[in-house]
Amino acid sequence: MPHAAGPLVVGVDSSTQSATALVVDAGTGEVVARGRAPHRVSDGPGRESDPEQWWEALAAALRQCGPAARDAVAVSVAGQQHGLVTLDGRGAPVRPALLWNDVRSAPQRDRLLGRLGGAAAWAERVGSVPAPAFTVTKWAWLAEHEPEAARATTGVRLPHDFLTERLTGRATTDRGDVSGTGWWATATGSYDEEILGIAGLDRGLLPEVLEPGEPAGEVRSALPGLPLRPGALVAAGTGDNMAAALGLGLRPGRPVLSLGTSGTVYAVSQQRPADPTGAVNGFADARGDWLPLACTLNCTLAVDRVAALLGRDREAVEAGGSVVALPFLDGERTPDLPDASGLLTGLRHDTTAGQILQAAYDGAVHTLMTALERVLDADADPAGPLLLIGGGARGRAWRDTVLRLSGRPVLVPEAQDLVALGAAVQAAGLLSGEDPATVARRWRTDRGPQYDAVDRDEEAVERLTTALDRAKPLLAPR
Ligand SMILES: Nc1ncnc2c1ncn2[C@@H]1O[C@H](COP(=O)(O)OP(=O)(O)O)[C@@H](O)[C@H]1O
Ligand SMILES: O=C(CO)[C@@H](O)[C@H](O)COP(=O)(O)O
Repeated sequence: MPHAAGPLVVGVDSSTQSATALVVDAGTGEVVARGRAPHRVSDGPGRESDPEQWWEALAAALRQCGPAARDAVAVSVAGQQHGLVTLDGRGAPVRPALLWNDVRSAPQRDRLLGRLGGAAAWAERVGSVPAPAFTVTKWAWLAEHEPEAARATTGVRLPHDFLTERLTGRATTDRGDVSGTGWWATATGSYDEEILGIAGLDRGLLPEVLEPGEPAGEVRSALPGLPLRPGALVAAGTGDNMAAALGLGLRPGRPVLSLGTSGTVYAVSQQRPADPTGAVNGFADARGDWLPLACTLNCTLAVDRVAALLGRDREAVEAGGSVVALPFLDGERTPDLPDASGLLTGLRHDTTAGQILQAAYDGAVHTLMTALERVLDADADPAGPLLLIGGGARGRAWRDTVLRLSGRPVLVPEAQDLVALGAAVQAAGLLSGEDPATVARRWRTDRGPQYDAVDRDEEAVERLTTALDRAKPLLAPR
């Protein structure tokens, strides 16, 4: 282990596919140890994951960090947003968690929209028109399909709340992650009793919402198999996208594109978002500002699936041709087409497999680029670099596609695991009393190669826009 200049902190990313733990020198931002352990997500009609598995993966990732984890004096857990974790009186999951990318609650979402006066009323109140990703729609689905599970539930948590509570013994959440539930009003900064009433959820089942900079508690003693020091400070944690924003020390108006299981585009804003079209989710960030964000369900996994179907390496793309792929294998959230499936159009005799694969990348990136125009507020620099993060940022085909369809320069931070790093930033800020943005900028986490802008491929953008418009009746069967 290198000699550390400052105290050590731990940052955790409990994402859709895995848990990543980093032990970081709070003085310099140097990552002194890293561990990663996978999670399982169900396939079939829904997307579920056992929260006990997240806890085991967290412990396994920490064990991989070796003795450094036990030396850490502060810890923070960031997690995939929106997931519905239902707990019984002993703190055990009543059933597997319903994840953000489970679209079964689309009919419940439609009914909830009507009960509060429509999309615009939701946007004005909670900052977002809830997608079927939002926790409130999942609770409504559970109450309707598994009423006995809903009745057995005495605690409702988000993924990062669940893990943080296991560490501290205290039921807490933060303003960033809670802003993706649908039952926390960004207009008032509090739980919305009317929405809770409509959803049939008792306020007493929910955790306390911590203010930015407030601690969640301390690591409890007697956590067998967990190599963390009892008494280490535990920060509030937050949702994964909010954590990446912390990790980058993101300044308002700087756009981020994250390519992971989900594709997300976002920027910090100082104005509270409320987009009545539903394209932009008006989340709170973890520092007291806002994080307008658009999210797609089909990103790296969908493109990797197309590559596997074609029997090609994910980098084996070919330019040219007129094929268009709308890779909505999981249904889609942006655009709002929960019942959609994948669509291929424009095939010709001379279309190659590499062109079909390139079309899948184009389809995944195009929806994010269209959403980016709505995410950025009037103050944002329209020509500034896009920060490219997430597992896909390591792929050349992803990077080239983003350059070609955005027309912007692209900066790929050298720092990897920006969600876990953002959690570490939060833990370090809690320890020193600094603003997390100051910590991240001291750590210089946004350093990395910048790729020059190329002319936007207007022909491809036009083909995709037209195909999407024409295909909507086919993709929205309800
Ligand atoms: N070298 C690479 N090139 C392209 N894609 C990659 C590379 N390494 C990982 N990925 C993609 O990154 C994805 C995981 O990204 P990640 O941001 O860790 O996801 P999540 O946070 O949703 O669990 C995988 O699905 C894989 O397709
Ligand atoms: O639903 C959203 C954002 O609103 C997703 O971004 C989830 O937070 C999952 O993130 P990853 O596991 O793909 O990082």
